[in-house]
Amino acid sequence: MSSFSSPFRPASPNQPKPTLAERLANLRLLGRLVAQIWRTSRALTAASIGLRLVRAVQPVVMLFVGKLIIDEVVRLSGNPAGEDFIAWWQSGRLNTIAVLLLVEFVLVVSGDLLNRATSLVDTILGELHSNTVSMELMLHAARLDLRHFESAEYQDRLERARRQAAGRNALLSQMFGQAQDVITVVTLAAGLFVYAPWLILLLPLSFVPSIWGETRFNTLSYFVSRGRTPERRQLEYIRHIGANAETAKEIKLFGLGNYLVDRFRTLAHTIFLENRRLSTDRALWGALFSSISTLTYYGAYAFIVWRTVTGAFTIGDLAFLSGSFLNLNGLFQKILLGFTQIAGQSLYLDDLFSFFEIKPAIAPPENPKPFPNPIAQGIVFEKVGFRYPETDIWAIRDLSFTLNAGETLALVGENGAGKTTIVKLLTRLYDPDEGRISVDGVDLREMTVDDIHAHIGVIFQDFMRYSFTAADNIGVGSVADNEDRPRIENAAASSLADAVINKLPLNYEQPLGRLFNKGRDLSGGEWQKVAIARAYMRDANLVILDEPTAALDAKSEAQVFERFKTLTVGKTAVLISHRFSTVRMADRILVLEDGKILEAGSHEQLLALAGRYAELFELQAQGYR
Ligand SMILES: Nc1ncnc2c1ncn2[C@@H]1O[C@H](COP(=O)(O)OP(=O)(O)OP(=O)(O)O)[C@@H](O)[C@H]1O
Repeated sequence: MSSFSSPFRPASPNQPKPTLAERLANLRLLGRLVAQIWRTSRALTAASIGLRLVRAVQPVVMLFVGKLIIDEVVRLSGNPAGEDFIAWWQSGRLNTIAVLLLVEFVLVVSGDLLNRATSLVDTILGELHSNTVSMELMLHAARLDLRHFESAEYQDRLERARRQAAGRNALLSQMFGQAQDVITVVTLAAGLFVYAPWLILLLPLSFVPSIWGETRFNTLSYFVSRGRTPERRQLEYIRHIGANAETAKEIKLFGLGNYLVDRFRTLAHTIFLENRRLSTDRALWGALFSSISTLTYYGAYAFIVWRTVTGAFTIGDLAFLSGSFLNLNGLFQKILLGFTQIAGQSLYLDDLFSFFEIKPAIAPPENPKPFPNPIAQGIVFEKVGFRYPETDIWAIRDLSFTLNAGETLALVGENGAGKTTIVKLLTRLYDPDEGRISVDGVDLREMTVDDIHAHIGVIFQDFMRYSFTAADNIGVGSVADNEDRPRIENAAASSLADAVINKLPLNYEQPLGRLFNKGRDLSGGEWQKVAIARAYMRDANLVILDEPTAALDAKSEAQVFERFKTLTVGKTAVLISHRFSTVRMADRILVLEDGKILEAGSHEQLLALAGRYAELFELQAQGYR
């Protein structure tokens, strides 16, 4: 499974952790994130950056104005002019302080406005971005192969990527905030440097231990979280089946409520213990490091106080310097922690972007040939062999047969004989490991998957029950014709779904399923008729029904297939059914066993052969006598 490899992505917590270099290399993903954000909305991204630039220089300006105010107050109080405000004002001695107070006021008000504007822009941008990522994820997932969806590892990765789609918005604000803080630090440090250069040297002492701690705990929690993806998916699954309309019946009747809660509790408890230990360690170390940082600050403060007492600094300088130092100390920590957090987050980004890097294994040919339309000769399986990924057993092997153009072929055989597998190969959901499948002599591998699918109408036994309206449930069979009501009604008539839909209060506009408001559930057989209508939506010249009729009553199934026979005249068709009354309608029948053809022929020929088919037919017929 080469498509699952990544520079470093241990699947379990026991595998090696990334080195610092690898983690830094991962920072390149931030570039991809910014590009994605920029694509989402250029105007909002630019606004967010611009607002932050203005906010960045505000702290130093505020502190400096504060210093000027204090110095002015000290100056004025050293030379008082009585208690009469009018006299003070008229003397003009309050002019400077009044201007300074006004400037400070404007700074505070604009600071607040800028803060609100930035968070507004970030919120809107974040939501847009999260929608963009979700859509890109769905589009990419739709392009991947069925084998990906049938693999637990892929589903783990999809789950992790999906979590990132919504969870990484904070990263955007954090990155931009980081740039803002860096500018603020530069301006504050410049001010501090002018007065007391060596104070800057004290700063690292206060933040280095915290940084170390944070980096360590961020990495640890990422690996705990990623190592637990399978368990988290299981938890999600238990939560889902525990409270769900589809499962409620069986859960109640089997009394599975407590059983599921117990399973949930056991699983959740393991994860809880791990997280609790991590959080406790983080809190304890965090407390220690923050005490070190406070101690450094007060050391510097004591020194500035001493220099002020001895007259080297003014009171205003004292306020400015201690304010700058405090701000710088906090900002340095914030920036460095921000960097480690961003580096930590970029590990998660890897989950998202590496998902986009999974390439479909079923590659399109360089110069694709068109799917023969109409099929003139037929479809040929030549010594086809196939094993499902990660299994050693051949689901089918050495399988050769021809499906002639215009013929209806039935596949019969016991459970697991390989019937559905043949359909999956025929529709190129998988490519065979051995042999070839060709349509009118052209190998399926020489055509694009989209082209193949466009010419085949197929309904599987585990067809979808969309919680959409009845019309949309049929319309999805050919999305291009989703609005074509006559066509939808025609398809419904062909599959006998029309009678079902006409009984519904809202007819074709009736939402189906129990998920949403006004939704109406259908019986199993009724759902099947609706699903089969989907196959009739497209003008396919190969129609496949893989046992979607199992829930139909005997009369309905007979009617559905009679229709099927009439409607597929001249078309090539494959049908899979366990009911011999249906199977016998086919022009030819293949009897499969363990992925091989045991017998082939028409119903009459197979009965005359007195082999397995005759035996199974007799068995079923006896049941009805
Ligand atoms: N996704 C899968 N991964 C691994 N093995 C699979 C997968 N799907 C089917 N198989 C195996 O491949 C073999 C053929 O399965 P297939 O679904 O083709 O049988 P079938 O004849 O359609 O059976 P049924 O009548 O029960 O629908 C079985 O042994 C089955 O266990």
